[in-house]
Amino acid sequence: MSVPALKIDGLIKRYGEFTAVDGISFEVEEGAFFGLLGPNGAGKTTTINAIVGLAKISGGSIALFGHDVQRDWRTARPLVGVAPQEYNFDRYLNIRDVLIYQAGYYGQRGAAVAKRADLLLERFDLTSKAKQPYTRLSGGMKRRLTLARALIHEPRLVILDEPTAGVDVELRLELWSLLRELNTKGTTIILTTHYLEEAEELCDRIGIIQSGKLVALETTRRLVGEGNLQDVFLELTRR
Ligand SMILES: Nc1ncnc2c1ncn2[C@@H]1O[C@H](COP(=O)(O)OP(=O)(O)OP(=O)(O)O)[C@@H](O)[C@H]1O
Repeated sequence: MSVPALKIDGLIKRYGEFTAVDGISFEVEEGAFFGLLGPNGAGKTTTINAIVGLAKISGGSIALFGHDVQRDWRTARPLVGVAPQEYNFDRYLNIRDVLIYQAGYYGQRGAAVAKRADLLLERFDLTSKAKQPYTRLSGGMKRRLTLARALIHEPRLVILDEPTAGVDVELRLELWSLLRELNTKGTTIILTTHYLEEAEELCDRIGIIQSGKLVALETTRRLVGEGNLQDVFLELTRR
């Protein structure tokens, strides 16, 4: 069997006395489109931050393509790209440079990176804004830039934290098709969303977190069964 893209084993994350993630374990196979769902405050973003090295792990372990994210972070970190929920772009850089600087964090520089930045800007329909700072972009453009930045260093796994929050129907459909295309070409995707129809539409497997614990881990088809994801979700996450 091949090494999973992500293997989380007994992950615990505490903030002081408070346990935000309480012993979560799951795996995501390479090539999968995985949905990480849960109500507000369940621990999704905390889990993502632990995977990408933004939050120090209190217990358990995380491996990306077989590389432990703590012991072997130099190898593990470039394997993942994250599109965070909140915008954290440098407002003094134009968006082309945002992409180029991001690649620099992974030691990638030069003409190849500039070319990749231009290709991503084109693919996400941002070429006409290349020389503008992100503050001059519309909400939908900022979402697309978030995705482009997550992809600039060509990670094998991309994690998207609510990529379609606050975008209109048309852009949502456009982002869905971009994500599907990315996945079809071989990138493993992990998505968090509060739009259950989005998870049902895109994800082949779903994990549901409630109060820092995993309460479901199933293929989307089996989880939904004859019913609908909203009913299943509400049943599993009732407080
Ligand atoms: N830096 C921090 N310090 C203390 N508590 C934190 C910190 N970050 C998150 N928490 C707490 O951890 C819990 C999980 O938060 P997290 O952001 O992971 O939830 P989430 O599932 O991503 O929620 P949402 O869907 O609202 O984004 C919450 O109770 C939150 O208040």
